[in-house]
Amino acid sequence: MTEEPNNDAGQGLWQVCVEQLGQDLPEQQFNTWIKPLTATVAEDFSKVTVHVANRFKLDWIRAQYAGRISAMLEALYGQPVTLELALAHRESVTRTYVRPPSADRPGVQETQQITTSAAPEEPAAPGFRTRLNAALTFDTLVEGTANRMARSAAMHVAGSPGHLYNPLFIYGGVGLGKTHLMHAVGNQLLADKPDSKVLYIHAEQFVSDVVKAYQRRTFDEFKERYHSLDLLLIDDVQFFANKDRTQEEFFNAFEALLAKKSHIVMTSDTYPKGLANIHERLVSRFDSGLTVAIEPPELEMRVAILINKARAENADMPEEVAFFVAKNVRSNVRELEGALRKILAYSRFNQKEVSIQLAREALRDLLSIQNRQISVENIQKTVADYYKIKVADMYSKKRPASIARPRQIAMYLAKELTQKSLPEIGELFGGRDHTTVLHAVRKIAGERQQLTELNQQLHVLEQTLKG
Ligand SMILES: Nc1ncnc2c1ncn2[C@@H]1O[C@H](COP(=O)(O)OP(=O)(O)OP(=O)(O)O)[C@@H](O)[C@H]1O
Repeated sequence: MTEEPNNDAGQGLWQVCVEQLGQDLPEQQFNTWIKPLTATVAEDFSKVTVHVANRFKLDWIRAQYAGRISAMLEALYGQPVTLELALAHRESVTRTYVRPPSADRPGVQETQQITTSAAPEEPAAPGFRTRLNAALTFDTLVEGTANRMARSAAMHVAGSPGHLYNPLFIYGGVGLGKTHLMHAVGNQLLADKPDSKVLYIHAEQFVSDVVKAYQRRTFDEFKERYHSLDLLLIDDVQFFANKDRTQEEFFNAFEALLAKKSHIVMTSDTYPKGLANIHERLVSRFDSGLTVAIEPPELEMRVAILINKARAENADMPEEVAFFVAKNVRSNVRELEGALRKILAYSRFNQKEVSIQLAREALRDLLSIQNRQISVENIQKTVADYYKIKVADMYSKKRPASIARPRQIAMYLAKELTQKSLPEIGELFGGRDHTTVLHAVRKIAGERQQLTELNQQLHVLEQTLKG
């Protein structure tokens, strides 16, 4: 297949696609994002490569418009068209995007392929170490409901630092991608503006730098180093607890950086007001920009992460196996990566293809622990205790909201935390139809995204059940 930049018919297809999008989208969005795009079209129209000016725009177009562009091309051409997004000047990042599945096209899966990935250039300032890990970029971070808001805010910061969301405070449990997101901001900024002074530092290292500056009386150098940054990325600020001198120095750095419109991104295991033993004036500074949570990844996101990570290792992970693993490893992405490593090592060692049976064998220790712990009965009892209703109400036909809602919550948790099918769950809830269970699962999953209180209750229940 060859691509012809001047292929007239191909350019015609692209032009019509752009015009149609111009009619569908608000004018400002169209002018900002779609109009400046150029494209090359394969001779047989099977692939359209859209050229985007920089990585920030590329990520944004992929997140916001790729599905729409792809669908439009397909509608115009009458057959699936592979859409590829590429950087206009540096041919370093290429992503392939196939239209996501929809009700009318259930067979088509979303695939995102990173064909090559760019290592951002080191900054121009000689001798300046960013401590960034070039592999942790927006491209390698799978997006899902759990991290959508944090990711979008982080992309915004990377695209125009020093403006909105300053400081950006990202919090969440272990292994959920906070550090990854932070590196992605730094890498993106350096890719766009290589002269920027960016520093990633773990809070413990910052403490150690303060101690050294104290011992060696080198506070001027310390200040020069930290106060001159364009972007400070500081990880796990809960480690500042009880470290008064560090907190004072951080406060000074914080004020200096904000005054010169440099950006600060922080992570922590809890939200600012939940931080213990940190001075109130610092806590209120932490909370003065945008505070955003990363939640544990939902099932589909866990599946996408597994498939992407397997692909990055040139391994094949069939979707059914990814679902099996994702259903069993739910807590965080680091554990998911651990499970994947075990499966791939097991597969290579035994020279067997990755299958559900192989995954079951590779993860047998992990699975036996989980299977012992979580059963539908266990979920029913835990939820009933939590909402102070009788366990028998889980099977009863009673409908008052005070009973029906906990029952729906228990059904949702049964679907999320066990391997049981919808009909099996229905059976265990007093012989209910599987459509009743499906309704409950969808309802609670949807409300969980909207209602903070419900989300917190579900977290508590999940933690209790996982022991
Ligand atoms: N959405 C995601 N897509 C792809 N990989 C992810 C995603 N989220 C996390 N990871 C990967 O999971 C691992 C753990 O993530 P990370 O270290 O960023 O977590 P964290 O929230 O900072 O955890 P901790 O609080 O323990 O430091 C990393 O290898 C990271 O690349």
